[in-house]
Amino acid sequence: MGEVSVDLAQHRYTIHINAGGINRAGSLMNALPLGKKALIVTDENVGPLYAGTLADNLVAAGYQPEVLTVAAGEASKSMDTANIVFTQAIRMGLDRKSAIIALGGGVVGDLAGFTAATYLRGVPFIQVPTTLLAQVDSSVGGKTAVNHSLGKNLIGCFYQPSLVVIDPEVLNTLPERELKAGLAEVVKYGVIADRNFFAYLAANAEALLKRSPAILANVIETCCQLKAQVVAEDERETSLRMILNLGHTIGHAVEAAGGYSEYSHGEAVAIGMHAAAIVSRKLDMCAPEDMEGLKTLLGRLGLPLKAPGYQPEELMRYLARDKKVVSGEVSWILMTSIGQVKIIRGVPGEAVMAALAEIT
Ligand SMILES: NC(=O)c1ccc[n+]([C@@H]2O[C@H](COP(=O)([O-])OP(=O)(O)OC[C@H]3O[C@@H](n4cnc5c(N)ncnc54)[C@H](O)[C@@H]3O)[C@@H](O)[C@H]2O)c1
Ligand SMILES: O=C(O)C(=O)C[C@@H](O)[C@H](O)[C@H](O)COP(=O)(O)O
Ligand SMILES: [Zn+2]
Repeated sequence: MGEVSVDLAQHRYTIHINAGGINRAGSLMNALPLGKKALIVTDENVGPLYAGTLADNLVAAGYQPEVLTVAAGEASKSMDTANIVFTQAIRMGLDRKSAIIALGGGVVGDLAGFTAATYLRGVPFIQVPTTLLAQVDSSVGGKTAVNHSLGKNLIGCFYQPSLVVIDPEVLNTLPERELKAGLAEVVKYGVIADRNFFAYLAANAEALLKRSPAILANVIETCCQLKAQVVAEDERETSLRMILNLGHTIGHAVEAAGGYSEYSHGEAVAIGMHAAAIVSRKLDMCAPEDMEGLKTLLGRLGLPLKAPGYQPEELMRYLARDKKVVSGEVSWILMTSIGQVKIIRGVPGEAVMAALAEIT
């Protein structure tokens, strides 16, 4: 199947997309300058399904892996859980050539990436993403983080993986709600960068929900390519990379206000993209049919558009702590048409409040 290269100024790595790819992880790792010890970080849902297969494959390739299983869910993106990973790494005697491997969704990826970046000031990091969301987005680009009670992803660093191994077959066991959550980030790529891709998603919405292997593989590869291009141009999110945050300004506020349990990340991003489209309309930046097109596709994919019962004022308080705030001003990612967005500062508070009122 596919290979996507991520070419950064200081670092280059390959994303391998192959059905059954989990069984090739060891041989792919053998092409890297790694020590024999490796720590696989996974969660309590993914571990029983795939950790044994991955560990056996690594043993066959000459590695000595150990598996650490954390609780499933956003609560594991915490300093407490990071500390459990550090303790295991120290107990195992991982050195600067030993890999930390994330086997799981975005939660495990962000957590394991953060520990790989900071343990011994950085050890090799490998992503084996098992949710659609992680395969199309979080395993690529090197954003790692844990949450703080005052906001999402507030503690973290940029730390690129050395290798990404994507096996679309593992999506067969993914719960339907998680599949849909991943589709929210997929739609994001169409809106920010590729009108034709958006049209392809609309034409194949039912096939995606039915997990057509061919369509899913194509979607995963396209998203990885689009993300790799953006990250190669602006690894540290000084400008262009902010577009990957479409829907996240309000999405992260919704996630945090719901205690990271009511809406998953992908669902909150769908609500946030809808809100961003409303703001774009209020500023007359996009046509009504662009906003309607986005709403329709998100709806067809079974994603939420609103967070009823949430308080606009509370969401506003979370917005003030967004990472894109500079000198008290949020940078908004707003749609000018499907396939094109702009980074806008100084959006009037009334337009934001009006959008928040519409989605709550
Ligand atoms: N670093 C980035 O660039 C980036 C990008 C997007 C999202 N994120 C982060 O990713 C997180 C969300 O990731 P997610 O949506 O993957 O959630 P997740 O990691 O919580 O996984 C969702 C659920 O699916 C289960 N699961 C995973 N793979 C499975 C499989 N193959 N079969 C059965 N069950 C499986 C998990 O155990 C979990 O219960 C958020 O914390 C978000 O902030 C990071
Ligand atoms: O890779 C990026 O850049 C992104 O913004 C991808 C997002 O989908 C992802 O949710 C990311 O973790 C958000 O980052 P943050 O900087 O807003 O915390
Ligand atoms: Zn996201």
